[in-house]
Amino acid sequence: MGLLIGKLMSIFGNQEHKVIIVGLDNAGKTTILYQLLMNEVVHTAPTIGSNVEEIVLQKTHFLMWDIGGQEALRSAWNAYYSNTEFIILVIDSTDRDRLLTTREELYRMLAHEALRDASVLIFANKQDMKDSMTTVEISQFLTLSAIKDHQWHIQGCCALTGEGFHLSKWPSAAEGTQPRALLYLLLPVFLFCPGRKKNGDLSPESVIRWWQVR
Ligand SMILES: Nc1nc2c(ncn2[C@@H]2O[C@H](COP(=O)(O)OP(=O)(O)OP(=O)(O)O)[C@@H](O)[C@H]2O)c(=O)[nH]1
Ligand SMILES: [Mg+2]
Repeated sequence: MGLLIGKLMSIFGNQEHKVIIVGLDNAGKTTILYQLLMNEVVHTAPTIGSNVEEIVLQKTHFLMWDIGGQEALRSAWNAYYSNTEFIILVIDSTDRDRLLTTREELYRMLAHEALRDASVLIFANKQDMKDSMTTVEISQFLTLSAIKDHQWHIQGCCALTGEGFHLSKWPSAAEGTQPRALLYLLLPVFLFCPGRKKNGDLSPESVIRWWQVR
């Protein structure tokens, strides 16, 4: 029965896409998770362990794991890696002192076998703060252009306002897309991509490729 349901789900594109949200403590991961899900700013406390939420949209399921980023918790991140399609790395763009630590964590993750096929979306969060680093600065510090074995993209954002998550600013993104994909455009950027595999499933590569050309 379970197999049959699984088969039917795959036929109708009803597969679950696993997303992990990682980054140092205080980066804004939990704030982002609930901003994405509810379009609201929630009061957060440091995450011990993880939060998990599911979004179901037009038969497409996204399981999003927000993982605590405190130093003592980082060694446990790898327990969440299996079957991950997207890594969302959240950076506090004002946290210059710990960007080196973020870089170390990023490259440690990318070297992990279980994340070999995962794509990386980097949210340079807290862009509302005056002293925030730009995406260009962060990109250079993290030497993102040297990453050849994973699809990646960096996006500035503000989790308090939702700026950087939504596609309303990119109306042209809707042009030439299929009706179902058009619906994706109403949701956070990484969830909504016109490119889909023939089986109706979202392809991480196509999401990133599409995102990169915007
Ligand atoms: N100014 C500003 N503050 C933000 C933004 N995003 C999150 N914050 C604040 O940053 C603090 C930490 O946010 P969290 O979402 O709890 O951080 P976290 O990454 O989940 O932290 P851990 O759970 O400890 O790993 C909170 O006070 C948030 O309100 C933002 O875009 N701008
Ligand atoms: Mg948290």
